[in-house]
Amino acid sequence: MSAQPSGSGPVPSLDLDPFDEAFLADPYPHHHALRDAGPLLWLERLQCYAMARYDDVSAALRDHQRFCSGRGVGLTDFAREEPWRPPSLLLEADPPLHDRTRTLMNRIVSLPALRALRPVWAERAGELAERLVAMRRFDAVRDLGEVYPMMVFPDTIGLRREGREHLLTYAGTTFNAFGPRNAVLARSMEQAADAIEWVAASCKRENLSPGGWGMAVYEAADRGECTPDEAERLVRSFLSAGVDTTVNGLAQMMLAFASFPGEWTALRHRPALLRRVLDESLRWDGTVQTFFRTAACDVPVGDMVIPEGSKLLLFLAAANRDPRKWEAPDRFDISRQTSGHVGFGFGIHQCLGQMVARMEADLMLEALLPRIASIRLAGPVERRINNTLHALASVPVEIEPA
Ligand SMILES: O=C(O)c1ccc(-n2ccnc2)cc1
Repeated sequence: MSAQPSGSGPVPSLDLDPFDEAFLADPYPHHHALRDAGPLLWLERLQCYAMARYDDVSAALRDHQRFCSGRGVGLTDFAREEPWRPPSLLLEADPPLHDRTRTLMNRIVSLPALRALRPVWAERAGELAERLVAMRRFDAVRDLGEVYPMMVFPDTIGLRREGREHLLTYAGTTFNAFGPRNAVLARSMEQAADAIEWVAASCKRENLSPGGWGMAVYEAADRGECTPDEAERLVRSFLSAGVDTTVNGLAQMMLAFASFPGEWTALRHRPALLRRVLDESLRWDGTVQTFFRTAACDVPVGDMVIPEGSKLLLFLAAANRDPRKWEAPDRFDISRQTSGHVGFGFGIHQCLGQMVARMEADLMLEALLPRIASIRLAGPVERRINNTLHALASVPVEIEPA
């Protein structure tokens, strides 16, 4: 466990538990105390360090050598405890291994690959938009967030058809596992046992269709760019990373518009702003709220020192609302300059799937915008508690057709 090192100036210690279910349900009021306590904090309950200000969080994300990922990006230090699953060769890897696997995956999740998918993804978005507008009232989670990604992503990976519903159950477990071994994690693991099994089997070569991104990883293995075992784990990364993020990212984006109806009107007047909407939505309320790093050496922060082996919790969502960086940070404003936000991370681990997420959001917005004059909340928002994600269970909305 990390302890206050000798030779370090005093580190402000806070008693709050950021994985407490009330905190997870509504983290933003707590972020003020985290940011105002200073550039570096000690969380007594978790026995780890923390950063919540934009400048410190973005600098730590960029500093992959001193703040490494290979010892896990959750509370568990892989140098001290067994991971719950073989570590990710992307998210939980450092250079040089990470360079090889990230290069391999970048070649698959490439702009030309996305351009080739756009017409089919656009057609699906149009079909769904027609249905949603005809409904007048729908749930941005159950009828949109949990539907559109499932219309396009499993086919893109080349997954077998039967059992795909397991992807939604499995999705949250990876993100819960980054937190402490609390009740949230225990519940999630219990509910996901079958889904974990289905996902593991689905990553095997014999269960992947030719032409999909999953098979493309095995073809990279055939070319010697990775081993077959690494290929299986890299395919698992697609399934761990590519579902709950977009499910909640799309639903959160609709919640943002329902919470700030004037922004939908603004978008209808200036459709060119469409390509920034997802980024502003993720800045305003990040799907991924936090990540850990591990100090690979003693790291000075001002007159304080983070001792080697310490876990550091980075509050991405707090950084994205830091008034030291953002004007009126609590406002969802689609005309805002969002560049630099850390909703997709920063540095070498910046989100591999960000163009996938942006394309899903852009295509849904392009399909909905001409058909909908206004959106408003039509009932209470229900959250789905997760150790890492600010996830949603229900966002009832009512639309006025254009
Ligand atoms: O390789 C994996 O298992 C994995 C990789 C990335 C994510 N991720 C985190 C935030 N957006 C995506 C989750 C899991």
